[in-house]
This record gives sequence, C-alpha cells and structure tokens, in this order.
Amino acid sequence: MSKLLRKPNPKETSPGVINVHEVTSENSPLEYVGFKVVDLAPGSTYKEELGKVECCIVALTGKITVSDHDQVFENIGTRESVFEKKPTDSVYVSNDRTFEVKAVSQARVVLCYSPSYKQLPTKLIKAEDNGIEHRGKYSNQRLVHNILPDSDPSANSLLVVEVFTESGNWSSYPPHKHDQDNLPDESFLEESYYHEMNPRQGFVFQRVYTDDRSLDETMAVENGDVVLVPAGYHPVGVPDGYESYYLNVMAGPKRIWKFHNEPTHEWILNRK
Ligand SMILES: O=C[C@H](O)[C@@H](O)[C@H](O)CC(=O)O
Repeated sequence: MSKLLRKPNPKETSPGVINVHEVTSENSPLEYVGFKVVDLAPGSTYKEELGKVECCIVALTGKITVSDHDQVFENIGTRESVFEKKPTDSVYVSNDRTFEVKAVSQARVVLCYSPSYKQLPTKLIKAEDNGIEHRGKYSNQRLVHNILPDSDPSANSLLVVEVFTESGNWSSYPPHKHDQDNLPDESFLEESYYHEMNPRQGFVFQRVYTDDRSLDETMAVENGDVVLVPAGYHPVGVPDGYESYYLNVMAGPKRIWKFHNEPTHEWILNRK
C-alpha cells in the first residue's frame, strides 16, 4: 500500500474520544501540515494545548461546543453527513492557546494544524461565511466550500477547503501542483486529503506524481482514508454511481495558494 495512503486507525484516547487519524511531522513526510480526525461520543470532551501551531477545528458532522477558555462557541455544526452538502461551522485557535471540544451529539471533528508564531484571535468561522464555488465544466465539475482560504487573514499559515465531486467527474483536475516556493508562478503548499464516499462502499482513484516521476503513486482511496501530498500533481477521479467528498488542509512557507497546472493537460481548461 502506498506510504501516502492512511487507513482509519481508531484508538480510544479517553472516555468517548476516538482518535481515527493523526498525521504529524513525526509520522509523515509532511513538515507543515498536521491533521487529526476525532470521533466524540455525546458528552465526551477532547482537550488540547497548542504550542507553535494554529488549529482549525472543523465540525465535520454532529454538534459540538468549543472553548478556548476565553470564549465559548456553543452547539456549532450544521450537518449529520457531509453529503448534505451544506457548509459547516469551524473555529480557528492560534498558537500557545488551549482548547476543548465537547460533543453535544455524536460528532466527528477534523483538527487541521500548521505552524504559527504570531498569536491571532480565536474566531468562529460560521458556515454561512464559507465561500461557495462551482468549479469546472464537462466531467470536471465540483462544489467547493472555502472554509479558511488565503483571502481570509484569520490564520498565519493554514488553509482549509472541502470539495464535493459528483459521480463520474474529476476534481483537483486538470492535474495541478503547488510544490515550489517560486512566487508569483507557484507557491509551496503541502496538502492532506481526508476522503469520504457516498455510498460508503465506494472508492476514488487518486494519483500523486511529480514531473520527473520520482514520485508516482496511484491509489484506490476508500471512505475515511487520508492521502498525503508532500509534492506533485494530485488529481482525483470518481467512478460512476458514487459521490466523493474530501477536506483539504494546506500549509507551507507562504500562505498563498498559487498552483501550477500540468502543461500536458492544461488544454482541458480551454474547451468551449
Ligand atoms: O490544491 C487544492 C486541492 O487540490 C483541491 O482543493 C482542489 O483545488 C479542488 C479542485 O479545484 O478540484
């Protein structure tokens, strides 16, 4: 199995708190992006003390209450399934702060991390404030919810976005990459993908590859899997009959999303 593909590995870390995924610089090829998926039973609490990292707490499904011990955001979250395709609530917490996430209902929470050295205000990112985009045409159509885009100055290095791709369509396509710190042409952002499928038994194909093919991994990605993108192009193809969801975390030396399309396939964008 590709070293870039992570299967769910649920472990109960405290009563009612199940750590499903944990991606760190110690256990992955990523230096900037960190990532956790945590399931919370009703009434259980996840607690964390941040060092020199910032965190975007995404109420993926279910209802949660988030506190940074100065502010409390009660009963946030908007959906029981990501496939309701409505934006959800998130909370940004900066470096050197502590926070708690308490489950009001059964909940799945995604914790997105990246380096941070200048403490910024804790912020509720309301569902209705997500920027909504319908990208692409032909069989390259997808729905994008911008949770924490580079146009939002609330974070120091963190970018968070979720993408819905319909049956038989492609996304993160034509293939693009952002693995060179070479602005204005391209920025260097590592990336993680957290995938869900509808129906659950589905899979998508994701390829992660570089121009020189020194990295070239093609994976069958299933519900709840994580794919790591340290570098390279990273397109996703969705088989007929299934819907794809993924949440992306991106981070690098500069908080700018400037990708470079693979020239061989850029013609895809020019079709009438
Ligand atoms: O670089 C960003 C990620 O590849 C996705 O968020 C991608 O941009 C989604 C899409 O446009 O299809």
